[in-house]
Amino acid sequence: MTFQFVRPPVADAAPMSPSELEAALHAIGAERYHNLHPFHKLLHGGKLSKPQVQAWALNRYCYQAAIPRKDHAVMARLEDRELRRIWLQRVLDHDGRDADQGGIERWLILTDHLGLDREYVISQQGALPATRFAVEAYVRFVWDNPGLVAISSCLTELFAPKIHAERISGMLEHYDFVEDRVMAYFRKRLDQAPRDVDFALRYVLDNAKTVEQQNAVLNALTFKCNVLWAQLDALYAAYVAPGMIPPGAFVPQEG
Ligand SMILES: O=C(O)c1cc(C(=O)O)c2c(n1)C(=O)C(=O)c1cc(C(=O)O)[nH]c1-2
Repeated sequence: MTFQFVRPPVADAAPMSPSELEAALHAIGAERYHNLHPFHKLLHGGKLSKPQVQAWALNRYCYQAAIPRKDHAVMARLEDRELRRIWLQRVLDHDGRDADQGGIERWLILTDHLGLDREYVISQQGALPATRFAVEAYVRFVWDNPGLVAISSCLTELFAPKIHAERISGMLEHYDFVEDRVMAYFRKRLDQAPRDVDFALRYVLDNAKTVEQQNAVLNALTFKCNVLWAQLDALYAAYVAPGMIPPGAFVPQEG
């Protein structure tokens, strides 16, 4: 049983062509991707205090930590050995291999620089409950769905490079407590995300043939937009307005 956000399949509807399906995916992003969330506008526009940026980075760590687990779950759904070999690169990008320490380490360089204690960040103890629920829902969604749908849920990355570029320039311009070196995570994603998403999009367009499959793909992307949106709603409510910090969550210290 998975969430349904898109209209249920209509029995006699004709399947979309690949270009129509691609346009429908882009339309979901244009309406629902988290670049539209007020919290991101504050973050990129230099309107947050350092403690609010700390809260964002600390919560976002939960997402970073879950991505390779999610990608292992995707691989567990894939029967095709060649597909698993390709997908494995995503896990290595985040967990690291050999000299490359990986994306999670690059994220921790950012949280270190923001003055957060590493053990505290990694423990996720200070993260908002809603962050952890949303992130875990993503891992579960992938686990509970067929490979095609699991793969589709990463398609929010179609829209990520733009937000990463905005974030690098916006945060460097507006915050004196952010420096170029600590934005390495996002610089690396500028190359990795387009490579990953080109592959995933091609796979989805080639394999989502029936109305039911296409609806499931659109549903997966909608679900994933909600995973991202819900995390920013929680950050906004706790650290912007009305400032309702749940018990046990990170409490900003000014100064
Ligand atoms: O900063 C962002 O807004 C953002 C968004 C997303 C996304 O759209 O899911 C990802 C990332 N960053 C990211 O850095 C990343 O590694 C990533 C992996 C995935 C995925 O679903 O597999 N999404 C994202």
